[in-house]
Amino acid sequence: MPYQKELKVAELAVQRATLLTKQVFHEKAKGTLSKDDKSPVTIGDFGAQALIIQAIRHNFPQDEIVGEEEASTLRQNKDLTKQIWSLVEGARLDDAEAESELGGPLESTEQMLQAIDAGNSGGGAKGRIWALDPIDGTKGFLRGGQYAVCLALIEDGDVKVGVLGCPNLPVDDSAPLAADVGEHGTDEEGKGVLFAAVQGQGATSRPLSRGSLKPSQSINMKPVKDITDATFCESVEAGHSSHADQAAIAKKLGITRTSVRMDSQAKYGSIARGAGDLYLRLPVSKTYQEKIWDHAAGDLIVREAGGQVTDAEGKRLDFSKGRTLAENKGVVAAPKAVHEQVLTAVMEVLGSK
Ligand SMILES: Nc1ncnc2c1ncn2[C@@H]1O[C@H](COP(=O)(O)O)[C@@H](OP(=O)(O)O)[C@H]1O
Ligand SMILES: [Mg+2]
Ligand SMILES: [Mg+2]
Ligand SMILES: [Mg+2]
Repeated sequence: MPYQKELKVAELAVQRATLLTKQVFHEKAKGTLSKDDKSPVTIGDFGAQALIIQAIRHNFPQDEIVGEEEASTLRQNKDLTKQIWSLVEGARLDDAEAESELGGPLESTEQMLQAIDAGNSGGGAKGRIWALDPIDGTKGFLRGGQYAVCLALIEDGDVKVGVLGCPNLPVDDSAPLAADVGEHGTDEEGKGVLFAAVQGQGATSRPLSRGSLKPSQSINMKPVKDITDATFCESVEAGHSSHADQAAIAKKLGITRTSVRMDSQAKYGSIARGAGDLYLRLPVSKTYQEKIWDHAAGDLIVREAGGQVTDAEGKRLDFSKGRTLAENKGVVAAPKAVHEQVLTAVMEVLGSK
């Protein structure tokens, strides 16, 4: 079967990075910086990006990487660099074979900074490009909510492999989505899930572990018999998607349940496993371009679990346009059988604005 090595490396690398992020999640001080666009980044984001890029470069040295973070501000901040280095040094899977598969450890802070900066590919329509979001939902991570470590392999513009590590989601795929799943995130023992998909091979989940990969099971979206019973997921942050438009769409569909708000691509994972049904992300800003690393893994996992993912105009998400989804506006993810019905409601609401 194709992409088995890519899948294994991606799952192990994401799992190892979650060991690092979990450690920071419990710290009061998360070494937060504010980026040029005013969004936050923490030592957890930087450390996870370094670890994952090291593993990709070791196994697939020819591939390009589009990573969210870059190290320029760190180079002037020796203190933070030291903190990240100690996290990176300490993040080891409890399994020698898995560690050796990921490849030799980073050997110096300079190597670590270079690894972070190796996520600088411009993306595009040709070749093998990894899209990496070392912590998606950084605001949720800081608030104590949901977050995800996200990695996808895009080949000639098409997502081939997608992996999401969600340390604060329940392991049980069949557990209904708790209304407060997006708040009070804990990663206590027994929590944490790793979602994965390969194009044409279906989607899986498995419990996160501290060592080798645990056994996986296949996941599927839940059939929606009656759309009025559907549970829809949306971002916590009102600045990232329009809560008002999403509420109007839900109303149009006759949905009565209140939305489940959570940060990160944990939303894609949650609907792919059938815990929720729909994910709506309607743009708030006319100029914002969604980033490929915020969607690539989730898009494939949902589609491989029986879903359809488009933007608000019904176009498939196009990962071939560079670092952003330049041609897409928003996200509408739903089981295949009801996607058109949901999209119709989306267009009616947006059209009447
Ligand atoms: N104006 C905006 N519209 C849509 N998404 C935005 C946005 N500003 C930031 N984002 C993205 O929203 C992501 C989080 O999504 P969500 O709200 O679903 O958790 C962020 O990822 P990071 O947390 O990795 O920076 C960031 O890339
Ligand atoms: Mg960010
Ligand atoms: Mg993100
Ligand atoms: Mg991020």
